[in-house]
Amino acid sequence: MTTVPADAESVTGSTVAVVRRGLAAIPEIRDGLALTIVLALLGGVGRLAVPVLIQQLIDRGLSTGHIDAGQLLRLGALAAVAVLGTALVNWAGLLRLAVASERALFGLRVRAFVHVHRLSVAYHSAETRGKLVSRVTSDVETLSQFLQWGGIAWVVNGAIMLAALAGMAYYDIWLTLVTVALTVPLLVLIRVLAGRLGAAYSAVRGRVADLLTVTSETIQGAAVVRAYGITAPSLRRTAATIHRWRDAKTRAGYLGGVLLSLADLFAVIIVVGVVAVGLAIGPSTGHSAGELVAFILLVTLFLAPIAEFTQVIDFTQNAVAGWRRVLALLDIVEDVAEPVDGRQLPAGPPAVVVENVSFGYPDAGTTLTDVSFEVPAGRQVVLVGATGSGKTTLTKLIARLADPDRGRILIGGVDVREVATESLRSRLVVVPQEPFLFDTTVEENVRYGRPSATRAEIEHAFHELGAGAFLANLPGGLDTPVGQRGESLSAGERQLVALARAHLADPACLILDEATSAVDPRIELTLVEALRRLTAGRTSVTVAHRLAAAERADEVIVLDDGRLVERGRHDELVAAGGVYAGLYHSWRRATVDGAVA
Ligand SMILES: Nc1ncnc2c1ncn2[C@@H]1O[C@H](COP(=O)(O)OP(=O)(O)OP(=O)(O)O)[C@@H](O)[C@H]1O
Repeated sequence: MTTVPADAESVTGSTVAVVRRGLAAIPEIRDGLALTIVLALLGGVGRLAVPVLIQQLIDRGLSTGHIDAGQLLRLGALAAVAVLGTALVNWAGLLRLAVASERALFGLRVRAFVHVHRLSVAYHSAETRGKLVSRVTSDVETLSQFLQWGGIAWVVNGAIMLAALAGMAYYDIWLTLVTVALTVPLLVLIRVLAGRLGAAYSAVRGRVADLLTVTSETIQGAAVVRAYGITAPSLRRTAATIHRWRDAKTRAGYLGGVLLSLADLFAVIIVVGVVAVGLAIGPSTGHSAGELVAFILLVTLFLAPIAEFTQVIDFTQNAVAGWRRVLALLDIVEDVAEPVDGRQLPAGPPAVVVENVSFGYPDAGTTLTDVSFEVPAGRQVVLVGATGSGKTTLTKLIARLADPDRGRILIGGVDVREVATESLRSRLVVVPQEPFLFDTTVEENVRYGRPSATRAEIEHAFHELGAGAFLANLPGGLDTPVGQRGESLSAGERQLVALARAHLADPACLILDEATSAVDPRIELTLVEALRRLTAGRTSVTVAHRLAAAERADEVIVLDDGRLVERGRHDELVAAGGVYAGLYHSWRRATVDGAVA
């Protein structure tokens, strides 16, 4: 794999180089390609047969002074067979191409999707999400027309042009040279315009990605947009992105149109030129009427692929622009690589050791600096610190959603980089700050924790966490739909569903990022109890925003600006009067004391 910077949006290189790499990335397209090319070439040869048959028809059937009906019928029947056969062969070739290209696109989409999932969280910033979506969807779609016809058209049209040239040369070498001389300026123009069209399509792909990013962000943030009354600026931003996309598309459309019209115009000029030269040379050429008609038909056959090429260039440049972006995505080196012969985590709750860990997001400063601490097996440690101090980032490193730049993390005595992903994911579960719920029922959302779980086991998970009453109060119980991203539930209810999901997975080690959002007191009590039961007997690292969790923890780790500044039990840290004591007192004032006052 070529290493490119993580933010490179398109691979560079000539069109031919990109097409070659692109085709290598979709091996499915090669299945039966030889037969498809043979069928397409047969279709091309069929087209050549028609001018020759017409020449024979004129010279043998019509020009001999009397009409030879039998000859006419035989030649007519042959022409009909040639036309029908050509149509059938073309249909079979196109069908094979359509099936192969859909299979190839499916394969490419899946590979791109899997690759996106293997990239570390460092790459999954909100800004890149729309761009990643556009690569897996619309960028891949640009290949469709190229694969279904455009790619093979280069081979078939090239063959038709060569065959037509050979036929023309057979009838008259000088008129053939005239045709070629008149065609050269058109080919030069096409080459220049094709380069510009390529750049125009690359711009279109970039604007499509911007558009997807802005629209998905605006739709997801609709509530914020309305709440702050910023509909107009938000609309202006979306409209500006749409305008840029429209301008880029218009330019590509304009260039494509110029290319197509030029080919049509030149086709007329070339035919007129050939006829004019033919007339100027006069009857001295000694050609029969049929031969002259066949020659003109061959000239049009020679020119038709050029007109088609202009369209094929359109497909090709569009596909190359998409390919550049999809290949750039596949080129991003998986920084969280699956280890070769990955190790299994030992049985039972593991100890977690964070050893001299430093980390920074791409294009951002250092987020964590030389952090070290350990969580003994089966103990509960709480991470505390001001907002932006690096707590969530540290939990992502423990869960190996990204790897540290320096230092290492050991789980059960094994460096997480050496643990088989499947073992890590089955033994360690992360409950993020904003748990993600899918647009389905409570039951199905919890089942993500263990896909084989029965309905009774899912219900049991709620009861074991002390959330049976919560479940009973849901309008449809386990069948309650949660809405998109779980929006039909309150923040606290979403967290309870996420905790039940984690409990069902039955991990030995838990990483919990407490939600920052306030929840109503009844749910708060259920949540605190569920958390207590969930972490009991398991090794856990909890990011605590509400310091009640810190009061109960075996140890509190305090981060400040990415550094570990204090550690110890809650009482000791409060008594020490340092950073933690400051955080704790201000939390007390804002919550417990505030509520009492
Ligand atoms: N994907 C990202 N790309 C770049 N910088 C990031 C990314 N995620 C977090 N950061 C930055 O890293 C720093 C630490 O963020 P982190 O979310 O780990 O802090 P935190 O202590 O968990 O904050 P909070 O209490 O608000 O959740 C912040 O300055 C943040 O802006």
